[in-house]
Amino acid sequence: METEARFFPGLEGVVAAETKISFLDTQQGKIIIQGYDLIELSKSKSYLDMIYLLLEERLPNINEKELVEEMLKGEYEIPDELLDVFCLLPNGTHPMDGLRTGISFLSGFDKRLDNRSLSANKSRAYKLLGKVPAIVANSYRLIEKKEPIRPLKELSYSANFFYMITGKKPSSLEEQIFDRSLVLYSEHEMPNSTFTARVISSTQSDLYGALTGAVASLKGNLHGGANEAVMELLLEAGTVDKFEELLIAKLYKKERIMGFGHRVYMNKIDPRALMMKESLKQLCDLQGDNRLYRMCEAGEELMKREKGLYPNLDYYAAPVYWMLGIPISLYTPIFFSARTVGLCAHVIEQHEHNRLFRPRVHYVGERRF
Ligand SMILES: CC(=O)SCCNC(=O)CCNC(=O)[C@H](O)C(C)(C)COP(=O)(O)OP(=O)(O)OC[C@H]1O[C@@H](n2cnc3c(N)ncnc32)[C@H](O)[C@@H]1OP(=O)(O)O
Ligand SMILES: O=C([O-])CC(=O)C(=O)O
Repeated sequence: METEARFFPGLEGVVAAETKISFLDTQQGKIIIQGYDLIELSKSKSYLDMIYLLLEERLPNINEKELVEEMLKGEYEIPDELLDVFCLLPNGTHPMDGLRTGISFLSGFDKRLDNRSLSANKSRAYKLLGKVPAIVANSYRLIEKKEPIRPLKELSYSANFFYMITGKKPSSLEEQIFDRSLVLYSEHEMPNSTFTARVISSTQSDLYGALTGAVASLKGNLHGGANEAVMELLLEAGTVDKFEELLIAKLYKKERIMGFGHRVYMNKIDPRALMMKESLKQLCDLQGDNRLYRMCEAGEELMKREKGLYPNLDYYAAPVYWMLGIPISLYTPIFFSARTVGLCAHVIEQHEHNRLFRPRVHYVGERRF
């Protein structure tokens, strides 16, 4: 009889790829991106720097950064046919499904789809990064039967993204905080969505297909969908006391609390969450209303005390997006948009050093022979 390899449920602890892109160094408490500490990057670099770093494998100088921004601006518009498709989506379609449809639809406009060379893949990554804000904003708007919105090229990449999803130009603090959230979400080693994208690209399938699969993965509330669920929970409670009551009741019923826990840093705080917590404090202080901050802190304390669980990035990104006036159903699409660059980097790396993913199973069925 064939001997079976060991089975690790959920592939916990299994190393699935060799990569130069990123690594969660849990011993040092660092998220390493292309050799840099993500938290340090988020203090001094912008999302445009992250795009360059993840696609070109080094930080840009000022000229290179300007060139990339110009290139992205040249790709801001999406085809009219795609706007027509968004109009056909039934009312109530989740914007993540609109985004999934949008990315999938773009493949038909790529005349070099079979070309998986490094330069062809990089060029489609930049194109996609240029278009993602318009796909997110306009799929949302057209599903809601609102008029489409056009990009404002005089704004920075992040400010334009913010403008397209809120209809308002951000203040410089709002732009800085939104941009920081994109930096923090940009790349995170091998989460389910990245694994999905790499598995799909390992069949030599294309970037659009890999990212379409990744959107579906990220939508689930054990992954990116958690940020929307966190905000619903905070709103349902409304006060510190009710939030604590709600969390206790859910724990009693053995329900999972969204925004807490993480496969890799289960017993420690996600360092990215601390950065967003700081941004939440800034926004609350500015608006003279600390209710959300106090609720989040109380929830954090309660979960540490009751379950030994700590917040992940989604827990603090959600109230930050709320304070920035962003519609809740766009929180996960924003996470995906920020992650687009990390995903593209992984698809490129997979295509450059490919071996088909094809694991085995631990068979627990019968043998009827
Ligand atoms: C940016 C991101 O995408 S981060 C992830 C966002 N997702 C969430 O916030 C959803 C809530 N969190 C969770 O469901 C989990 O912590 C996950 C899915 C992120 C990681 O889960 P896993 O690594 O598979 O751990 P697993 O599900 O085995 O949990 C281990 C134990 O901790 C408990 N646990 C883990 N997270 C939570 C939580 N958020 N609330 C309550 N209990 C939890 C589980 O119930 C389980 O308890 P048990 O051993 O008594 O059954
Ligand atoms: O790493 C994970 O499993 C999930 C996560 O935090 C992310 O994708 O940012």
